[in-house]
Amino acid sequence: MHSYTLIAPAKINLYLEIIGDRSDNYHELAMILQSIDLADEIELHSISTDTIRVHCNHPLVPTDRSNLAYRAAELMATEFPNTFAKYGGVEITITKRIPVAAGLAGGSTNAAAVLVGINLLWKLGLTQSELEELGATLGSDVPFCVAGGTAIATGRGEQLSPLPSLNNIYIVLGKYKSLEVSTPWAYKSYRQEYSDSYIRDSDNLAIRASAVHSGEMVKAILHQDAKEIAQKLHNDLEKVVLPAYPQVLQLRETFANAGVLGTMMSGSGPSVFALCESQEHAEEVKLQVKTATKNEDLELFVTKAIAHGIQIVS
Ligand SMILES: C[C@@](CO)(OP(=O)(O)O)[C@H](O)COP(=O)(O)OP(=O)(O)OC[C@H]1O[C@@H](n2ccc(N)nc2=O)[C@H](O)[C@@H]1O
Ligand SMILES: Nc1ncnc2c1ncn2[C@@H]1O[C@H](COP(=O)(O)OP(=O)(O)O)[C@@H](O)[C@H]1O
Repeated sequence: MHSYTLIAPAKINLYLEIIGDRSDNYHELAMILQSIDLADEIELHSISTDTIRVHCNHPLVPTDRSNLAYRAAELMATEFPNTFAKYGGVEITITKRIPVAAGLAGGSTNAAAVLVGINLLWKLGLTQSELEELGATLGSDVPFCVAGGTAIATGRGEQLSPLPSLNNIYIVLGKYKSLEVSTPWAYKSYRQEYSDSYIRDSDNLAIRASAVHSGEMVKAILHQDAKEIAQKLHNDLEKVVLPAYPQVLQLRETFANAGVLGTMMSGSGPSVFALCESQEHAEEVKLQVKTATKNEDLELFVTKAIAHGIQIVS
């Protein structure tokens, strides 16, 4: 095959706890990540010139080297130079459906799809864990995007322990189109304000400390209980993003007033998600929030938890 089409799902953070800072300028985390069925489509084509080309239908997504999908292809070309020379270049076409700079790992999941797709295109035969390892060099969330489903993520987010898949968890997601939050800014602000509470001992100590809190969410996931999961949602980055972006706080309150099971900002924001009792309930909440906000800038999606990461369509 000289071309592949892949589906690259977004993620939400059901749990995000910042445990401490690290010598590499990242933060030690305890997260629980969940893939959702809101997804981009990635097409990969072998081309005869030894170049990497990116096309995207979204005006805010770069198509040069700063695109994470481009960097994923470049990484594969550098790691496997002989194969790159044999197969020639690659053309990547991204159909964006995941809101950009939203805390939904849009760039990371595109990069993950390119790793999975090039592995097939160039017949490299890399395992999922080898692809995850390569992904970690591109960004902390890329390994999870390769694996997908439901997982505990520790370290800087790249160390994964899978959890049982969540079924029938319906979600409404809201994002102001014109609002973007920078991930480095969010972590830096948190560090400036909250580093007094950091654990600075060994990683082991840090992970043990975090388990005290994230364990409750793990239990809720094992029970497959949407209400219990909704009560245990947690995101430390809300502490810095909500005060700086009152629109995000307001959206969270609008969801809460619409009678959802629970609501939380995803990752570094600014998207906010809400857990609902059923698909019908999620549709009702979407309508209610749309009517209450009357804001054309607000994009709303009904989505659900899924059990997989990157999928190969053809
Ligand atoms: C906040 C989260 C939560 O899932 O997601 P998003 O909101 O970006 O989707 C992630 O931690 C983001 O992951 P990702 O976007 O892959 O981060 P990276 O590219 O590795 O890092 C971007 C920047 O975020 C900060 N960073 C990231 C991860 C981490 N554990 N500690 C950090 O301090 C660093 O400043 C880093 O330079
Ligand atoms: N393939 C990509 N898709 C989306 N954004 C990308 C991509 N490559 C690079 N970017 C840049 O990465 C930044 C973060 O976008 P994104 O990955 O969607 O958000 P987040 O890290 O919050 O999940 C954006 O400012 C965007 O310009």
